[in-house]
Amino acid sequence: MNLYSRSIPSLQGVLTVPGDKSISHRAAILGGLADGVTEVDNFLCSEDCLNTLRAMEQLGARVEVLESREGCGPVRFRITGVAMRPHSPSRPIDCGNSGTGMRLLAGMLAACPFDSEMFGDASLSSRPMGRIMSPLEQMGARIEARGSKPGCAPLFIHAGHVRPISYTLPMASAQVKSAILLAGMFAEGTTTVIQPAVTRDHTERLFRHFGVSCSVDGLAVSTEGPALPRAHDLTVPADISSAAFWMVAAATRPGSRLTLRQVGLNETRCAVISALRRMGAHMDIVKTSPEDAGEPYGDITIYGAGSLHGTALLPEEIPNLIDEIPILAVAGALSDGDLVVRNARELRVKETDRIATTAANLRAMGATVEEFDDGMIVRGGTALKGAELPSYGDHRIAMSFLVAGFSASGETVLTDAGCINTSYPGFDRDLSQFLP
Ligand SMILES: O=C(O)C1=C[C@@H](OP(=O)(O)O)[C@@H](O)[C@H](O)C1
Ligand SMILES: C=C(OP(=O)(O)O)C(=O)O
Repeated sequence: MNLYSRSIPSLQGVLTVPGDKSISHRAAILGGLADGVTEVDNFLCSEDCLNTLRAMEQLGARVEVLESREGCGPVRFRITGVAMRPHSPSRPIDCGNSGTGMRLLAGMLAACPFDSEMFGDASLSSRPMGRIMSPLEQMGARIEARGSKPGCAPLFIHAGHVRPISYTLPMASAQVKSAILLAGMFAEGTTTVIQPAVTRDHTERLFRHFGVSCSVDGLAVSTEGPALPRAHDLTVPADISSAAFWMVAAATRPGSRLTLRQVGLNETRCAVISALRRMGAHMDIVKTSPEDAGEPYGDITIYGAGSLHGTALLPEEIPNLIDEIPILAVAGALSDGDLVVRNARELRVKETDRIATTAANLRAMGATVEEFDDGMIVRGGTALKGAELPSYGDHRIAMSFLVAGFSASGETVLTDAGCINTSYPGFDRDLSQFLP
């Protein structure tokens, strides 16, 4: 599927982007493991999260659709959990394109008393799994990476029993942290993960929501097992990573005034807001969530005013805006300065090597980009020209460059844009409402 965009004067209106991908994965897993019935509202009905939900079904959870939204799909589910006794799956589990799905499920499966197998698409089969295998093996799990690339999926997980560990993460990864904490729920005693920097804390928040012990001491997160999560309804806020495309779109089109509703404002995910503000973007944020909401959310209004400026992303910000770097790079190219991205080597092991794919598409539109092992410098100040660009099968690359098309001369064509369904079903409809 190809999608098109072109230069537009400004963006006006109100938009509600779909539910948060990270929280939806975790809601499926914890709801599926819990004792009792959990209703999840505004679940992200994207391919990634539906795969995780289907995996939990294969493991014995009962999943019923309570509501579907037009043009999007099922968004409200009732999940009857297995009370920490997952069933042996009758066939290998398909994780599709999702690193989060595979790594988090691996943490849980490593502790289960049956063999299991997980596989994914070509992109997921080339992403590193050693980062979860190593700590899970230290906990006593036995995992084989059977992919053609060493350390890559398919993963074969032997029936196992896990013991608690204290583990220092070699990289700032919420997926690895969460895999260990999920395994820790099955282990007897205290499992601790020490992070090199603050990473998204949705697992910690959902643990508490489901009554699972979780304590945080600086960068160390601990849980006490064995745990029995208690079913508890929840509503997933809109995904700030999806909202980010429209934040940049509005901030870079003078005269825009766009409100994004009920966006997740968890501070471990909000660095895109600070970075855009440093670049000169004007935003009003009204927190609308109750004080005791597990995940804060609110409405963000972005105004397009003049030109954005360059900035350097701060090292500690990187894990908190990692998925927004491709769209921030587009903002950098449209600014009057340089966007400096360093300490972001993790970008090389996402759905694509996002340093390479972002740089290639920016260059194809006429921008200048200097690449480093751990990042890039995107030079602003050159007018972008429309081009035919590949998505490289990466949803964030596809959406970033359709937004770039709003500020480019001529037409921009994104080929192979079907990958957008990985995280943002309905993006094409939202896009078309701004196009002439
Ligand atoms: O835990 C999560 O839900 C995620 C963590 C991040 O990955 P890493 O943990 O590999 O940094 C992020 O890039 C991914 O989109 C979602
Ligand atoms: C990196 C991403 O997801 P995952 O690691 O779950 O594939 C993403 O959504 O940008």
